[in-house]
Amino acid sequence: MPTPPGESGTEHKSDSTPTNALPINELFYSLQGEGRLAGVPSVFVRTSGCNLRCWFCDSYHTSWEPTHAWQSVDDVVAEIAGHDADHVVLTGGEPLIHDASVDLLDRLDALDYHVTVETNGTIYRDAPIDLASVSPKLASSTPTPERPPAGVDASDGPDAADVETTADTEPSPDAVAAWTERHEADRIDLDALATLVETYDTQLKFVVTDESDLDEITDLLQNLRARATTPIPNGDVLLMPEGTTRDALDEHRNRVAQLALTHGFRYTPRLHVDLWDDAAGR
Ligand SMILES: C[S@@+](CC[C@H](N)C(=O)[O-])C[C@H]1O[C@@H](n2cnc3c(N)ncnc32)[C@H](O)[C@@H]1O
Ligand SMILES: Nc1nc2[nH]cc(C(=O)O)c2c(=O)[nH]1
Ligand code: SF4
Ligand SMILES: [Mg+2]
Repeated sequence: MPTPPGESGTEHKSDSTPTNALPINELFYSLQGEGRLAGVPSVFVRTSGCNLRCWFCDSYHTSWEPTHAWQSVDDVVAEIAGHDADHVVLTGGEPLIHDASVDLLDRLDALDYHVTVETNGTIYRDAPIDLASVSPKLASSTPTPERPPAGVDASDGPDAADVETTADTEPSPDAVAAWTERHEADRIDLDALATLVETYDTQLKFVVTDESDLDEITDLLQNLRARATTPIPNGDVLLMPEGTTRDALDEHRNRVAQLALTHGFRYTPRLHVDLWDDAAGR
């Protein structure tokens, strides 16, 4: 069943769950596909559970239908060390909803890993983060009955033919409607964004669905620049095409690249999708 509003989906630990543990959806070795470190071999740690519900979420099984096994931080560190890599990417779901993410980050810092945290920018935590890869969520990410999660068979939706069924269950219309409100209320927290930008080396990575997203990006940057005490150069602003398949990116990437050129922002590919399409664990 989908996680109701107010829950991240990972609250229920069993008695045997280690106290210092994370709900791990997957851990894999791949090339960083997004952002300024695209192409760098990295170990990815994907925690489960999210405080938002983007309709397009490419990690449906960490948000709409969270699945995971609880693993101690010790075990996660040991599994990372089993790969020959000096870069780690902590992602999710939303990794910063979990207290134990800070323990993991402390451990990786002591071992001298370069760690990128992929976050939606609604939560600030004080932790050793080498690159905060912040992806604030625009209005076009909000799920609605007409724009239900992309992991679900949207046979009633306008783009039904384009939506793949990847889940064996789907959120009810009521659950989607409840998340419309909660997602819209929570998706932007200017204080959290400003503190992240001030504290960490940060890239702002916006998922672009169409041209109308650019007005919101420009407004948000103006507000954030007014609030933050450190500068936010356009070079730290990256536009990323929405799409979980090579075919979807083929349709969108040139338009998004052109928008980056027009506005003086950077463009980031989704290298893993270009290389491996929608394969799991890449
Ligand atoms: C699954 S999220 C996990 C981290 C965090 N919750 C966040 O949203 O930044 C990882 C990255 O994938 C991006 N993403 C998710 N679904 C996408 C899609 N359909 N197309 C393009 N980017 C997507 C997010 O914006 C984020 O940059
Ligand atoms: N190769 C690869 N690069 C990525 N960069 C960010 C990812 C994410 O899901 O957060 C991701 C991912 O899932 N795979
Ligand atoms: S914030 Fe990230 S993990 Fe959460 S639903 Fe959106 S893309 Fe998925
Ligand atoms: Mg991904």
